[in-house]
Amino acid sequence: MDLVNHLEDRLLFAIPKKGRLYNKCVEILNGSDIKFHRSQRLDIALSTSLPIALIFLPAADIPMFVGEGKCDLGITGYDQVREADIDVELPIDLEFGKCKLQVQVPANGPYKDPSELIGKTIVSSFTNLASKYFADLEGVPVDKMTTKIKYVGGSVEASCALGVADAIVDLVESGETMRAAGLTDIATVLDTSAHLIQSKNPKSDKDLIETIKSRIEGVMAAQKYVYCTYNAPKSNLKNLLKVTPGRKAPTIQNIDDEGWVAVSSMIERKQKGVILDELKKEGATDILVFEVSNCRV
Ligand SMILES: Nc1ncnc2c1ncn2[C@@H]1O[C@H](COP(=O)(O)OP(=O)(O)OP(=O)(O)O)[C@@H](O)[C@H]1O
Ligand SMILES: O=P(O)(O)OC[C@H]1O[C@H](OP(=O)(O)OP(=O)(O)O)[C@H](O)[C@@H]1O
Repeated sequence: MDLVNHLEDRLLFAIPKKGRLYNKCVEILNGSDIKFHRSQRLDIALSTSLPIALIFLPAADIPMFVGEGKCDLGITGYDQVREADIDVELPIDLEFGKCKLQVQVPANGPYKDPSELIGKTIVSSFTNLASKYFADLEGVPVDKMTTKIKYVGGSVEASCALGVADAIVDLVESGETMRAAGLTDIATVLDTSAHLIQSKNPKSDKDLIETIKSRIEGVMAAQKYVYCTYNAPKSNLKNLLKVTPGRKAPTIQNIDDEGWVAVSSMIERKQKGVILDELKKEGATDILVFEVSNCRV
């Protein structure tokens, strides 16, 4: 099928074609019931469940496609949006792809503070952000700065050992890559995570855009919360409800036992252990926790 001729009347949604963000993006699309089949080597996939075409692009190019209104929605790193310096809406922080863009120097070298790198050579894949950072440090516009910023497309961490850089500006998550390369951070330029980005002038139906956003928010909530139910003695209900106040309010139901009620409430997944300990301590019984496979919030 000639996919390119089937894009009319579809919302174009840009997704990273590979790399660190790809798998999580596919999880979000699946969770949002945006069904698609991506043929091998093809960078366009038509959704079979909604009038959407997924366009698989390099993460770095997505801000441009969305910023120029070629795609109405996209997913990419906040770092890529800032590097591209393009004006887009950032409606949802997707809270994955979390890392920091940092100034890294040889751990056994002379530099302890970024100001000591003024006039030196910095290598980065993020030359715009690095230039702005060092121009600010020098207190001059980018075209007047003395620090030299050189571009490399990957394996930035090798630049110092190879003698092409005094320092680098690169992404750090666990810090393992930099430690292995004998580097250490001396400053953070930017904190980043993946975001849903939206064109300032979307061409598609507003309702469809809102549907997609609400589904993605539902996926995020389903990942963030689990559903907890328990039996509570009426005598200590007040204290138990303090432990599980719910997103809006907990649901309380009568059960066939005078002194007890059943309580259900969404609780944060990462608080689950502490909350269950507390419920038990406060006299709750039959405490059950369920996964939320999907929701609308
Ligand atoms: N170590 C990391 N941990 C978490 N998120 C990261 C990490 N590295 C990159 N990212 C995020 O993923 C985005 C894409 O990075 P990635 O390295 O996957 O790029 P890519 O487009 O696949 O390029 P390439 O694979 O050619 O280097 C980055 O802009 C950043 O937002
Ligand atoms: O702090 P860490 O958890 O070790 O992650 C940081 C590394 O991840 C990214 O590179 P990636 O592996 O995506 O490959 P690249 O060097 O080709 O960009 C980044 O550029 C670092 O090299």
